[in-house]
Formats: sequence, structure tokens, C-alpha cells
Amino acid sequence: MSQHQARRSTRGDGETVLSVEELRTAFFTDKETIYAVDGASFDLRRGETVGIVGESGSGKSVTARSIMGLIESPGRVLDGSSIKYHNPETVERLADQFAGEVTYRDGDGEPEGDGCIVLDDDEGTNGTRGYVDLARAPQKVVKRTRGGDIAMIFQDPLSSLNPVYTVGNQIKEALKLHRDMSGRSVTDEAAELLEAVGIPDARMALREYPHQFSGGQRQRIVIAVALACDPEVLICDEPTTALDVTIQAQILDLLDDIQRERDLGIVFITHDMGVISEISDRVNVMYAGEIVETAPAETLFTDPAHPYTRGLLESIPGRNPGADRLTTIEGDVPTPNQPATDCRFAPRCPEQFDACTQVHPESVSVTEAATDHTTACLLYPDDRSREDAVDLHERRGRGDTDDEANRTEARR
Ligand SMILES: Nc1ncnc2c1ncn2[C@@H]1O[C@H](COP(=O)(O)OP(=O)(O)OP(=O)(O)O)[C@@H](O)[C@H]1O
Ligand code: NI
Repeated sequence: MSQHQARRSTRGDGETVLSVEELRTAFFTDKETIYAVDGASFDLRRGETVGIVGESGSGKSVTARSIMGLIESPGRVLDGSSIKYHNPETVERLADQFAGEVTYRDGDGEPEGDGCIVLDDDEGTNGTRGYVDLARAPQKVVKRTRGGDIAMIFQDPLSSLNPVYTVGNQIKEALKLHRDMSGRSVTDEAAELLEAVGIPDARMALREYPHQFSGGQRQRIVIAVALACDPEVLICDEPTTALDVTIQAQILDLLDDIQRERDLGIVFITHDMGVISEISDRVNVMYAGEIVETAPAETLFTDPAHPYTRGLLESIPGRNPGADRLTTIEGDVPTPNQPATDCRFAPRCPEQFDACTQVHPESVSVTEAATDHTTACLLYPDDRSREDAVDLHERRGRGDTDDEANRTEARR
């Protein structure tokens, strides 16, 4: 275990700020329907980094864009999906602005109306006053959280920066818009932000244009623009993939520092298992639109459960000293063009058996005791017979939840 991981293991005890539940996002193209995200669930706590890892096409970016309200036609977040944002100040602010969207619920019960802003009847018992469900929220509501509450950074920093404006202008614009600042204090704050992300000669840099900076510096500038909006959640979609290893490590360190200072919740997306192990507290492994394994980062690397995760780990260079070349999993991620009725990994799986082509694996605890480690594979729970395990998945798939011993609470 690296020092980095040791430091991380104590993190993420804050309250849940974002919970994604049964997220389904599909693209209705002329040719077919693509179920790009097909029932993904995970939580993010304040101060915690949750990683999403998987091969190209597994649905990572569509998950991120769904949270940001950036899915465009022919794509749509399907009914039944929830993206609950819990930040109390935001929920309160939105409830004031959009009174027509407010609905009430009793404690943890179901909301009584279909408004996207759900408030507790008896407020304040456990500190949360409810949530706004971004999956059901109209664009006018989502727009009020995008950037200011939940910010996103992408692989290519140039796609988020405007080439014709100075760096200073872009940071100041964000400060004016989201923090209501003006006058000289804006310039001072902009310079401070640039310094905070490690840009030298910040005052001078404010007057320069994006193309005058290197790739790594541009990504720092994008991070400064995101921070100018003072977000609670930062979604990073492959932010270091285009950078060389040294610069990549510096950006990861920067994100770590910023997170500590601001108690940020970070969703970090990458196809690089090495990067995910460096940065995450918890990891979600995604395959063909589904989260096939969730575990604390350390557990995922020492004790992977799903055959797909094991395959990904074997493909990390240097992890198999005996192997003389890179092991990769044969075959490609299938395009999920119908709702899952079987295991989408079965055709590539070394442990595939008959039921895998007939039963859809649901998310279950790896063993009955391992409540923070779940996987969607018919081989689990590990401590049941194969028939018993398959039977559990079948019953779960039918919505039969009387199985006390193994509930999805494991997702935490
Ligand atoms: N606008 C779109 N129209 C149709 N299909 C789309 C659209 N955007 C994404 N998809 C499909 O959704 C699936 C998931 O794509 P996504 O971009 O989320 O993958 P990813 O895991 O981010 O991969 P990568 O590592 O390559 O970025 C893919 O099959 C992709 O072709
Ligand atoms: Ni992507």
C-alpha cells in the first residue's frame, strides 16, 4: 500500500452529498436504443473520492453527464432514475426559488407529490432537510446546480476554456456569476485562485490566453475556474489522461490538496487502474452500463471479486512480474442495445457457467459479512452454494426483497 492510500483510508466520513440510484440513461438512435447506463447506483460523501473505472464505452462519461444534466437528444435519463443532491443550503435555496417543485415526505418515507425538491416534514432530526432529485428536475433547476454546486472537468482542458478570452476574464466571469463578487476583489480572488492551483506569476497569468499555457497548466486553470464557483462536488472525467505521467501526478496531488482544504466530494473517472488506486477512497467498476463491483479502494485491489475486475487488475503493467507481456481481457465491451437479461460479461468471462446466459446478476454482498463490498456476479455471495446464489439473483431481479440477509444496503 502506498502512503497515499494509507492517508486516504481515514477519509470520507462526511455526510452523503450525492446519491445516484438506479440511474438509467439511453440513446434512442434511428438504428437502435443504446442503454448506455443501465441501473447504476452509488453514493458520494463530503471529502471523499469515489472512482469509476472501466474500459472504453462502459458508460462512465454518460454517468457523469447525466449527473450534470448534460444529456441531449436522442439521449434521455429514464424514469425511475434518481440523482439525489443533499447539500442543505442548496436544497433550501432551490426550495425558495422553485416553490412549485417542492414536495414533502414523512421522515424516510416516499414523497407525497412528484416535485423534484423533496423536503422532510419534521426537519432537522438528522441534519438533512431533504434533497433535490436532479434526474427528475427540469432544466431550469438543474442549471442552478451546474457549475456552482456540482462542477465538472474534462480530459481536454481546451474544451472548457474559451480561446478568445484571457484566463483572468474566465475566472472573474465565474466569480461574478456564482459568487456575486465585483470590483477589485474579483481580480484579487482570481489571482489567489490561480496561485492556489499552482500557476506561477498569477497576476501576469490573468492577462494571458489559454493557448499560452502548457497542457498541464491549462488543466490547472480549468480547476481554478471550477473552484471559482465554490462547488461541493467535483466530477473529473479523465482529467489527466492526455498528460504525461509527471504532470499527471502533479494534478492528482493538486486535486488531493484542494479536496482536503474544501472538503470536496470528488467523482473521479478513468480507465486507468493505477490512477484509480492512487486517488480513490471507494471504487465502482463499470461494465456495459452497469456497476459490476463496488468496494473500498484497498479491498478492491487486494481482494477483487468480479472476474472483470480481476481481469482489469491483471492488465496493470508490472503487477504480474512473471508475465512477459501485458495481459488484457480478450474481446470488447458490447454495446448494450437492450435491457440486460443475462450477464453482459459472460462472453468474455473465464468463469462463465450455464446460468450466466440466462440470469441477470444483481448487486449482492460478496459475503454476507462484507457489507461494504458488493458485486453483480452469479458466483456471489461467496458463502452460498451456487444454486442458492443464482436463486438469490433471480429473486432480486423479480423485485423480491424478502431476503433479510443480503440487502442492497451494502452499497452504503
Ligand atoms: N450521443 C450519443 N449517442 C449515441 N450513443 C452514445 C452517445 N454518447 C454515448 N453513447 C454510447 O454510450 C455508451 C457509453 O459511452 P461513454 O462515453 O459513457 O463511455 P466511457 O465509459 O466514458 O468510455 P471512454 O473511456 O471511451 O470515454 C457507448 O456505447 C457510446 O457509444
Ligand atoms: Ni468517457
